Order: sequence, then structure tokens, then C-alpha cells
Amino acid sequence: MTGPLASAEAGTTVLDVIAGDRLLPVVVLDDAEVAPRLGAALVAGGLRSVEVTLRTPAAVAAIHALADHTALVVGAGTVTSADQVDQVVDAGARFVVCPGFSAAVVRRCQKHGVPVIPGVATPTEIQMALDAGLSVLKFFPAERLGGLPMLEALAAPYPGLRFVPTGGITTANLRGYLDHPSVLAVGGTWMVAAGLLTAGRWDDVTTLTAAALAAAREGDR
Ligand SMILES: O=C(O)C(=O)C[C@H](O)[C@H](O)COP(=O)(O)O
Repeated sequence: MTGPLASAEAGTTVLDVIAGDRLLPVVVLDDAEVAPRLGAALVAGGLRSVEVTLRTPAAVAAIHALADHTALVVGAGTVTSADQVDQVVDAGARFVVCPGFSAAVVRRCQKHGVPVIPGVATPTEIQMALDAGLSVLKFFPAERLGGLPMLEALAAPYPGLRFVPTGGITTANLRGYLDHPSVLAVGGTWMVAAGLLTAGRWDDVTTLTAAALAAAREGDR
């Protein structure tokens, strides 16, 4: 094993790493060749994990490259079928994120022993996740659903659950979410925006990542 889990204390989990950074970058990569360069830029910014979405044909190869060549804990996002779970786990994904809740996807992740963070937007979806034995869920799309006030209302009946709000989060609004006790971490694309990646602006990725991490950790000291 390489990366932060290799050097971490025994018993540290993938979710501990995400909870430690409080920030999960969500990447859409068109070209797997640049994955190691992207990984290096994120590591230079201080991050320890990354989610690569299955929104492009290059995604599985990018997961492979990041898992092989960087110190990051690599996860797969936009996973919508059990077959995709097999593919991404085979490529080296250590966690799975979904836009919504799928019992089939969750079961396959559990079979592989890989943590899964499905998206939820309603109490009914939360209870499906509870039935599946999950305790960390993505609140997606966070800002469009009503942001922090909606999350507070949604989380109130379920004190044992932790959320990863994603969708419309930036360095400017992450603090409000992270100050809420139900929030484990926030996710988003802003520090790895498509324009930065296609233009090869790796220094900007590092700068934005470091700024986001500093903002995420500000209230945690
Ligand atoms: O399709 C998925 O599974 C996703 O992962 C959705 C992404 O997390 C959000 O689209 C990120 O939202 P922004 O940070 O506002 O760009």
C-alpha cells in the first residue's frame, strides 16, 4: 500500500482521510495522461484524496494512473451501476461516490469492502441508506437543494449520520457547511475546474487547493 493510509496509524480508514482534510476534490478528466501531473498538483496543495468522476471515457484509466503514480487515496465518482463498481475497484479506486442512491451499487461496494458515499436529497433516500447500513452520505446538489438550511433540516432527525455536501460549494461558502456538526467534509470541482486542467494550469490547481484547505481547516484549529 502507498499513500496516506500507508504512513497513517493502524486502523485509519479512507473516510478518516477525507474527514481529516474536510475537502474532497471532484475531477472530470478528459485525458488520463495528465492524471499524474494533476495528482502531483493536488498533493503539492496538501490534499490526500481525490474523486475522479466516470463522466468521461478517460476516467477509469485516470483512476488507474492516479492510484499507481500518486500518494492520493483515489475514489471514483458518478458511479451508477454495479458493473462500474467492479471496473473502478479493479482500477484501484479505494472509495465510491454516487450522485444518488442505488441499492445495487451499495451492495456491490459492500461486497468489495469499499466505502460508498451515495447522494441523497430527501429523508426517504436517507432512510434507504440507513437500511443499507451506511452512515456517510453525499448531500447533492447542495446549493441547489437549499444549501445549509436544507441540510440542517434534513440532518436533524438523523444524528448518527455525517454528510458530504457537494454541488455549488466554493472556498467562499464551505465554512458554513463545515461548521455544522453533521458535515464530515465538502466536495467540489472548483479547485480542479475543467478549464484549469485542459490548459495545464497545475500551479493554479495547487494554489486553489491550498487556499481551499486553509479555509476548510480554519475553524478546526
Ligand atoms: O456526478 C457526480 O457523481 C458528481 O460527483 C457530481 C459532482 O460532485 C458535482 O457536480 C460537483 O459540483 P460542483 O462542485 O458544483 O461542480
